[in-house]
Amino acid sequence: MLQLSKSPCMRTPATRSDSYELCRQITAQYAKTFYLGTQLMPQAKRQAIWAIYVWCRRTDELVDGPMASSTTLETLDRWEEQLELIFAGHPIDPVDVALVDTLGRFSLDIQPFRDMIAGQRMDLSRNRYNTFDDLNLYCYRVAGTVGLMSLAVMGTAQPDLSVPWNRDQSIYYPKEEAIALGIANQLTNILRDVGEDARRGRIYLPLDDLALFNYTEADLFNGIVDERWRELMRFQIQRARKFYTLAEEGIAALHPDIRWPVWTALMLYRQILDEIERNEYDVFNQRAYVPTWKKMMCLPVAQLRARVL
Ligand SMILES: CC(C)=CCC/C(C)=C/CC/C(C)=C/CC/C(C)=C/[C@@H]1[C@@H](COP(=O)(O)OP(=O)(O)O)[C@]1(C)CC/C=C(\C)CC/C=C(\C)CCC=C(C)C
Ligand SMILES: Nc1ncnc2c1ncn2[C@@H]1O[C@H](COP(=O)(O)OP(=O)(O)OP(=O)(O)O)[C@@H](O)[C@H]1O
Ligand SMILES: [Mn+2]
Repeated sequence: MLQLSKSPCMRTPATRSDSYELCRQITAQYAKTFYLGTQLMPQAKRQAIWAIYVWCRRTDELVDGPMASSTTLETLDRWEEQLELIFAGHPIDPVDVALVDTLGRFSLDIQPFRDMIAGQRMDLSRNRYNTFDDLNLYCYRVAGTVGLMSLAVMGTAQPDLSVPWNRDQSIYYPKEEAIALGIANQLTNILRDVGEDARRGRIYLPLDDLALFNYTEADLFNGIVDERWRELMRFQIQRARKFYTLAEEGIAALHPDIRWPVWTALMLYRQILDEIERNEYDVFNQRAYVPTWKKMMCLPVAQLRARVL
């Protein structure tokens, strides 16, 4: 269902509502955390996020999914051409119909979509990052971009124009904070999946950081969990939390009807870091996940934060 169509001319007869339904089902199946967040959104925004989710997921699957071994830079060029067609109003695959509709309803810029494809090109051509700057660029491309796309759909708060001193105030657009949440999520994802990525020969943790804690690539491939590793992980977790804190500061600038879902998504994803700590940083033999009862406990807390913060 998530694969590319064979021919770029294969126009599709899917209706808008069928296409959105397909996007809803795919989101529900692939991303429990984000799907829960979207269920708290008003209908139009929720549907748009599903359409965007599916495009992002398909982009990611090109280099991360079951067909990844046949993906080349040329595949990504074709994917970018399909993206240009979508932005020109020409859907190719059934799920593109919903995205074309979404582009008509919200003012989305094509650049973050292109940037995400550039992130997948990085994934194809390298499996190490020397510095945090290198990794940060990768994280912006594959996840900060999701923040920008989501922000365009979610919208910002409107100043109360009945109050005279608000009249010439411009609306704050929390772009940096939206990118920060994407990066925080991606860093979390990287920490959770260290073992899985190592089995594919990939190390996302900056090599500079490994050296700082005297931990070698060989240690990582052997899944060594000792004090050097725990110190390294504490350092990485602290860095990810700083991005969550920056993101939190942007939520009050968002449209009120979207603050609860964003708080929820932020809290649920950040809790994966707490679970890694509970597992004493063993990300090699255990997958850190947030149990459903803890996810549910977040809902009222997130709602309260959305109201008062
Ligand atoms: C509730 C809500 C608004 C959700 C956004 C949903 C959305 C459009 C998600 C797209 C995710 C996606 C498939 C991205 C492709 C690249 C990728 C895989 C990135 C990683 C996601 C993790 O997904 P998962 O846990 O399923 O990973 P596995 O594949 O299973 O390993 C990422 C970690 C990136 C996720 C980034 C975001 C959801 C951005 C969040 C930012 C905002 C919603 C902006 C909020 C605004 C302010 C001001 C704070
Ligand atoms: N609670 C769990 N218990 C056991 N395995 C799990 C659990 N949660 C996830 N997994 C395994 O990990 C895979 C992907 O997990 P992941 O946490 O990314 O879930 P997800 O559905 O993508 O939701 P999320 O949006 O939280 O990432 C699942 O398909 C499943 O095989
Ligand atoms: Mn997942």
